[in-house]
Parts: sequence; structure tokens; C-alpha cells
Amino acid sequence: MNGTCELKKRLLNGASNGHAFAVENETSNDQYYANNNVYSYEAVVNIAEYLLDRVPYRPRIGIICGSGMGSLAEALSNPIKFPYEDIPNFPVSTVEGHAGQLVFGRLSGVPVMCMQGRFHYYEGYPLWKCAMPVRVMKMVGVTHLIATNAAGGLNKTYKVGDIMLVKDHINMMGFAGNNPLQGPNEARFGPRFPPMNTAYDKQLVRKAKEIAALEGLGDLVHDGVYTCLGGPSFETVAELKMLGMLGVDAVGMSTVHEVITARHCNMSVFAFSLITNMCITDYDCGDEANHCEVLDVGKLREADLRHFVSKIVVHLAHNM
Ligand SMILES: O=P(O)(O)O[C@H]1O[C@H](CO)[C@@H](O)[C@H]1O
Ligand code: HPA
Repeated sequence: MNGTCELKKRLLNGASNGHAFAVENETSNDQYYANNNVYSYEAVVNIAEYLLDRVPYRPRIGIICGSGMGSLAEALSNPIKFPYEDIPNFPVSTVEGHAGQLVFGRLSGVPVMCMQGRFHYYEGYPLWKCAMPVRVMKMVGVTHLIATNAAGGLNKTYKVGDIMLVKDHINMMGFAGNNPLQGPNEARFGPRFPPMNTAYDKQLVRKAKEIAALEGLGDLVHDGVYTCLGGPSFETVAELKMLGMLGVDAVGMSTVHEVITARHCNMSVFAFSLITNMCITDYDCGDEANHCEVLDVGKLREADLRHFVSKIVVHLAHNM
């Protein structure tokens, strides 16, 4: 462990990619953090320090692997792996298809940090806890987040195996007052009221479409609106019909809380959904959504997704 000055320098560097936020509410928040078992700024810093002490570089790109998409992390060269249970104060993954480790390494030569396994609300974690690793990424020095997920396709023009670039989301859980930024604002991460109308980097969505076309994946790629429900039950026909009327193109149980947390601390966000199943909006259809199918489609698209993500990572590395 290096001295305190070095620690501050590293953390300031890590947090200096965005606005210089005023340090406010520092002490008044402490009581809330203690009473509610919330991660304080310092607790996130400690986790970042644990990682920085063991990784000889600072990736600027963070990747979150969706269900069945953990093989993205397996494409990294010279991986340095941190099982979640070994990282002090880290939650653990409980869902099949989420290995449960942070992996640092190089993707096509570019240093990245991957969450091979994310946290979902239905696992019993509050949203702030599900999204806490995004803040760790920020403290490590990540400026660009790539969030991937498996989702049900609601847009009838989609097919299983397609890729939907997320251009916007509907924060359904937020409508019910559940948001990862709930509680006192930690101004060292970001502002009390962060805007979300520019949540997804528009230019990157455009570029990703170009990349997909160049790489022969153009026919698979759409852009659309994602929504996250609490899960773990899949949706009823009536719920899906309602979501369709609201303009949702793909339905999942993740990502939105991560994106909100990333935008709060001024990270640039790119996200996509692998359409692993088509949402059932017909009462006469005997099929049922299931997690095995979700994992199987992830496996089927493994090579394409690795290729696609590595091209995006290279593009980002040349344009940050
Ligand atoms: O969003 P990810 O983690 O990719 O996983 C999706 O797949 C699972 C359901 O099969 C849910 O967890 C849903 O959110
Ligand atoms: N609904 C919700 N989450 C999902 C689905 C779905 O159909 N597919 C994969 N994750």
C-alpha cells in the first residue's frame, strides 16, 4: 500500500474525468450511511484501493457482462481476476450465468475492467448496492462504461439473437420511487439531480451501427428502448402488452440502475441487449420464458459479441 498522498492522487485522478463537484454533506451523510448500511464514499475508495494495489494499470473502459455473456471477460489477455468474495465489502453473485468476479486485462490490446457477473434487485440487494461496482470503476479510473444484458424482445421486428443498442430506457422501478441514487447525495460522485435525457452516448450508438455493418453483423443490430423490471418472475402477457404500448422494445431486469449511477458520476455509457427470447404477448402461445434459453442464446452469440465488443473498445481507445 502506498502512502496517503499517493492514494489521494490516484483517487483524484480517478474522479477527475468529469465535473469538479463541491464536497457537501460529508459529515451529515455519515450517520445515514452507518444507520442504513450504505457504502460511504470512503468505503468505495477502499475497494478501489484494494484493486489498484493489485493491478499495474488503470483501465478507462469498464464492461458489465450480461447473463450468459461472461465469455466477454474470457477474451481478455493476461487476466487478473478478483472473485467477488475476495474483495473486501463486495456483494456476491447469486445468479447462474454470472461468474462473480472482476477481471482486469486487455481486449485487443486495450486495458479494460470487466464485471463478470452483475447484481440484480431480485437477488435481494437494494439498487444502490447493485450499482456500487460502477462507482468502484469510476474510482479506478474508468470513464466509459459498456453495459451488456440479456433481454426479451418486445419489438416484433426483432429476432432471437439480435442485438439492440440501447438508445434510451424507461426506469419503471424509478416510477415506484426506487432509484440507486436514493438517500443523501454524495456530491463527490455527482449532483443531486442528474439529467438522464442524454444517458446513452448517441455518437457511440451511431458508430456501433457502422461497426456492426462493417463486421457483417448489420442485419442483427437495432436501436431501441430498454426497460428494467424488478424480477425475478418473467412478465405476464398483460404486462408485456402494456410495456409495448409505452414504447419499450426490450425487457430485462438490470442495467438501468448501473446506467443511472454511471451518468451520475459523469461516465460515458454505451449499452446493448442481446435478445435472448421473444416476449410472449399472445395468450394462446404455449411457450414460457426461461433462464436456460437466455443462457443458451448468450452461448450461441458468444463469438459475435466478443468480436463486436472488442471493435467498440478499440474505437473508444482511439477516441477518448
Ligand atoms: O440483465 P442480465 O443480467 O443480462 O440478465 C437477464 O437475464 C435474467 C433472466 O433470464 C435476468 O437477470 C435478466 O436481467
Ligand atoms: N424478461 C425479463 N428479463 C429478461 C428476459 C425477459 O423476457 N429475457 C432475458 N431477461
